[in-house]
Amino acid sequence: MVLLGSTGSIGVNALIVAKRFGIEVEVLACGKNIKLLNEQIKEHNPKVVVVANKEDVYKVNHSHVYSGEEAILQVIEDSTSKLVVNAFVGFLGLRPTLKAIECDKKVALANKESLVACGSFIDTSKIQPIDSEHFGLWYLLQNRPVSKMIITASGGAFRDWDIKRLATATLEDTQNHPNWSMGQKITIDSATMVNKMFELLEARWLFGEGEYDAIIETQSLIHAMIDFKDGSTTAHLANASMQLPIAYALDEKMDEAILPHVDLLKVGSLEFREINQERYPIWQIKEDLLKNPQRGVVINAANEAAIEMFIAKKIGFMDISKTIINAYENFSDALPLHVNDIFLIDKEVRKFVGINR
Ligand SMILES: NC(=O)C1=CN([C@@H]2O[C@H](COP(=O)(O)OP(=O)(O)OC[C@H]3O[C@@H](n4cnc5c(N)ncnc54)[C@H](OP(=O)(O)O)[C@@H]3O)[C@@H](O)[C@H]2O)C=CC1
Ligand SMILES: CC(=O)[C@@H](O)[C@H](O)COP(=O)(O)O
Ligand SMILES: [Mn+2]
Repeated sequence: MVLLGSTGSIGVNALIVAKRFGIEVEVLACGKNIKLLNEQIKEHNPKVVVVANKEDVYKVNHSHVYSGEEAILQVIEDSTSKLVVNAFVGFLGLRPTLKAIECDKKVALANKESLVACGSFIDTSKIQPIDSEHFGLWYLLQNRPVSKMIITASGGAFRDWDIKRLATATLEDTQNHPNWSMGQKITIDSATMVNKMFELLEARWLFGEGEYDAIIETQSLIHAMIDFKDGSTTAHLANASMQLPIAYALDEKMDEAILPHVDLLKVGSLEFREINQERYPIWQIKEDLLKNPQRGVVINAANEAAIEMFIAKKIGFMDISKTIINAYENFSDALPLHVNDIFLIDKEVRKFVGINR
C-alpha cells in the first residue's frame, strides 16, 4: 500500500493494522517527524519515501527519498500498489485523493477534508472511508428504506465548560479530548463541532441525498445510528479505536477480532445530548450547508485559515466559528462548476479570511 501521513495518529494505526494483515508497504509519506519516519522505515521497509521539506531529505535513512507535494503525486502515479491510504491532514490531502482515483486505485480515506471541499467531483465508488461514524453507517446499512442517518459527537474538550469561559480557551485546552487521541487539527475541530459538520457532509457525499443529523453521546461508544422507515433504529457500538475502521478499509475480507466488544454491563448507562448552537455556533449553518453541500469548500478553507490564526494567538477560540460563518455568508454565490474551481475558491476564501480578521 501507499501510506500518506504515516507519522500521524491514523498513519501509526494503519501501520499496526498493515503489519497484522501482512500488507506490503510500498510508500511512506509524512511531514516533519523524521525520527518516527526513520523508525517506520526500519520496521516496514518501504520502496520509496516522501517528506514535506527538501532540507529534511538527507536526514532520512533511505536511498529513495523525495520531497514536496508534486513528489507525492508522482509517487502515487508510479506506485504498483492498488491501495492508497490517505491520512494527510487538511486540504493538502485533496490532490493525492484525486490523483489516486485518476490512477484507478482504491482510496482508504481518512482525509475528510478531501470530501468536504470537493465531494461533488470525487468518485466515491473508489473510496472506503476511515472515519468511525461513516464506518458505523456503512456497517449498519442494509437493503431497507432509511428515514434518517445519525452520527454521534463526543462534544469535544469544552462540552462541560461554562459557555462564558469559551472565549478564553487556549490551544492546549482544545487538545483535552474526552475520548479519542487524535492529531491537533481534528481535535480543535471536535471542540468547535466543525468535525461533526464535516462528517455530515462526508456522509452526504458517501451515502447520497437524504436526512442526516448528529447528536452527542458522551462516551463515543455509539458511532452511528440509522432510523429505518419502519420505526426501527439500529446503532453501531464499538470501543473507541480507529483500528476497526482501518482494518475494514485495508482488508475487505476482515474476519478476525480487532477489538474487545463493548461490555454494556460495565458501561452501565449512556448519556445523549442535543448539539447546542450557543456552545457550538457552527451548528447555525448546518441545515443550509446540508442543502448546499458543494459549499463545503468555503467552510473548509475558512476553518483552516481560522485555525492557523488561533494557533498563532491572533484570534480567540470562539472566533473560529465566527470566521467560518462570516466567510460562508460572504461566499454565498461561490458555486464550483469544475474541480479547478475548488482550488480557486479555496485560495479566495483564505485571502478573505486573512484580510477580514
Ligand atoms: N485521528 C483520528 O482518529 C481521525 C482522523 N481523521 C482524519 O484523518 C486525517 C489525519 O488525522 P490525524 O492522523 O489525526 O492527523 P495528524 O496530525 O496526527 O497526522 C497528520 C499527518 O499528515 C502529515 N503532514 C502534515 N503536513 C504535511 C505536509 N505538508 N506534507 C506531508 N505530510 C504532512 C503529518 O506529518 P508529520 O507529523 O510528520 O509532520 C502526519 O503524518 C485528518 O483529515 C483527520 O480529520 C478522521 C477520523 C479519525
Ligand atoms: C475517531 C473519529 O472518527 C473522530 O472523527 C471523532 O469522531 C472525533 O470526535 P468528536 O466526536 O468529538 O468529533
Ligand atoms: Mn469521526
